[in-house]
Amino acid sequence: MGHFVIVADNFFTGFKRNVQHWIGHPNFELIRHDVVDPLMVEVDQIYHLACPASPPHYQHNPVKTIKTSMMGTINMLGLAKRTKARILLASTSEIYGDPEEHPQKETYWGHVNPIGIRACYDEGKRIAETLAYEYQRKDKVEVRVVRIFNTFGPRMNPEDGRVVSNFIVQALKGEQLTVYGGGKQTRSFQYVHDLIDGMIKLMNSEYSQPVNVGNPEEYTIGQFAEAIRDLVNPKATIADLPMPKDDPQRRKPDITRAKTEIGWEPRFSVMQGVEETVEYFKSIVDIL
Ligand SMILES: O=C(O)[C@H]1O[C@H](OP(=O)(O)OP(=O)(O)OC[C@H]2O[C@@H](n3ccc(=O)[nH]c3=O)[C@H](O)[C@@H]2O)[C@H](O)[C@@H](O)[C@@H]1O
Repeated sequence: MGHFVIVADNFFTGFKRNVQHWIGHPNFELIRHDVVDPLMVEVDQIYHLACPASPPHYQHNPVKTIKTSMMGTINMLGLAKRTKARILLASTSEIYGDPEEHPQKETYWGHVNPIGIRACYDEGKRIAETLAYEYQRKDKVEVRVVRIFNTFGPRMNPEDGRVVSNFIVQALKGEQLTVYGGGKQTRSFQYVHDLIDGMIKLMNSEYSQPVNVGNPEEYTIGQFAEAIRDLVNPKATIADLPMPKDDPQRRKPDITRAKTEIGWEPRFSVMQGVEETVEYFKSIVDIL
């Protein structure tokens, strides 16, 4: 017998069309559900991925973002406790804030503005990690914590608002690529397939400390805009817009722990991922 999968989503940022190819499969079930409310199901592994991740989306309703990370995580940890399931929490590089250590190791405690416009997400994910390790200490829940660094790929919402999809969609439409704040800040982007491999490996490993999963290939946002322009539409121009508040200036994962503890490292280069993502956005061009 294969795995039986239950997907719960409130479709705040996702779309049913992203899982359409599974609908009707005898081992697949889709529930419209918000993790802020308890979920009564029987499971043996939980991938707790809930929370809008794009800054414009999570800043749209900051209190809802906090509720999702806090109450949603309590509900999922409660479910893990009751069913004795192992739970993987999707954490984030954002828990490092605007880092003073570079590249970022899992042992770094972070540099987060607790009252800034990103705090609803950063502090939400930090309390989610705190909760996970308290349930582990006190209730013996088996937790796995993945700190995900900037991820992109096919089936992203063209309106997501994060930089990779913005630049690709803008270049395809012949619009200006919107670089914020001069583009000297850096990010390290990973292709979604690498992330998924990393999450499955971590879930099925015996390692229970947080693990960075990201691609250490680091770009300045300005360089990245030029690379996408050159690949997608050399005629597109690049605009310079203001830097959002509290925008982290450098970000790159140290992935030593992922390599040694779960035998994971990225297999895709950033540009390979970008090429496949461009093909995806071209294929949905009628809805852009
Ligand atoms: O993936 C991560 O590790 C985390 O970081 C992201 O935040 P951020 O890195 O700021 O993601 P973007 O919104 O894609 O921005 C990346 C950089 O590009 C810049 N940017 C963004 C969008 C744009 O159109 N132009 C532009 O120059 C931003 O100012 C920022 O410096 C999101 O908060 C989360 O999805 C996630 O948890």
